[in-house]
Amino acid sequence: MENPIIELDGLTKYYGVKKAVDNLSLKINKGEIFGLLGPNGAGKTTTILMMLGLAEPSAGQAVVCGINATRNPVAVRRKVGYLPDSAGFYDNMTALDNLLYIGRLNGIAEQEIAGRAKKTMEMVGLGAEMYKKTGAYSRGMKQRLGLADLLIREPDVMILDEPTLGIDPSGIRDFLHLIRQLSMEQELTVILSSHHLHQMQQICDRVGIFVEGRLLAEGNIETLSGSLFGKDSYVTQITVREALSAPEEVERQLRRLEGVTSITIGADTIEVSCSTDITPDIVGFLVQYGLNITGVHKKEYGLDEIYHRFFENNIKKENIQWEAR
Ligand SMILES: Nc1ncnc2c1ncn2[C@@H]1O[C@H](COP(=O)(O)OP(=O)(O)OP(=O)(O)O)[C@@H](O)[C@H]1O
Repeated sequence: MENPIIELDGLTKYYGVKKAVDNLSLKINKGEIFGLLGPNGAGKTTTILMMLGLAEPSAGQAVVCGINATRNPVAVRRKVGYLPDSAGFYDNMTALDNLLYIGRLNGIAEQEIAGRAKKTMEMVGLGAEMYKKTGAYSRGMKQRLGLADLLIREPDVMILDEPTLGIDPSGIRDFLHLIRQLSMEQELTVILSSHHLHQMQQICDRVGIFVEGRLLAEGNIETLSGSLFGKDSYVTQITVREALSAPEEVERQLRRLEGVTSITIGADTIEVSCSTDITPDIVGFLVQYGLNITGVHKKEYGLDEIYHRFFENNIKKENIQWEAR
């Protein structure tokens, strides 16, 4: 259901003659986790800065929480928490003192502030480490403290620019899990920028793929793979117990099912590509045919494959089957 909290309309930004963002129109719904995905220099940070009213669009507009970000940047920043790729804290102060300081700067009432800061530290998993100096914090802990810094201000939207940069793999997993959990618990809208496909895939409801300032595509993984892989979007792999005695016959009959585009039969495997997901029909037919099925696997295209189609196989724009913006 559409319930946009962010509406970008024809957003464009030139730096001199360089077009950093090119006519970007995009809606992000309340409560969604949206990934801005693209290689270095694609225009992700510039887009974020325009959403925050920190960079002025050359054309178009960004409306965030119902506020025009360019005309009223102060009001937008009251609603939106921004975690830049490296958040700065006072190293010689404890994490809790850093957070108290931020809370005071943001006008949180003195009688409330200590309780709220401690609760926020617990929320981001730093409860046991809040009295440590931030100078002794790891990169992952600093990013958690960065989240606490946003959360204490009770934002409606969090924008995180490359938030997992420099965190080790298990730290990344925990951090992404935390973002997902916070988004659900607090009904927060989260925008993340990244060029790490795999990470985005784990957490985002939707992603937008940016290349050279343009949003080439947006959607969930299923929609994107459907658009990109077209008629072969769904691949069902089936393993059977005994080798097929009449593979040609099986193939001929499977071809009659609506949506089947190609079939590959091995000794004890059958792989069917289809334009829609007809796995139940395929399985139903094979069972009726008398085969003993030992495994059914639906292949899902990951962002990695989608990314490779875009950036490495050099797909020509005219071959892209969704509307290029
Ligand atoms: N202040 C600026 N002045 C001039 N050019 C800029 C400025 N900021 C960004 N650019 C250029 O605009 C383009 C988009 O940059 P942007 O930082 O938005 O990309 P990005 O997708 O965030 O990349 P990264 O992942 O490296 O942060 C790049 O070509 C960049 O060199």
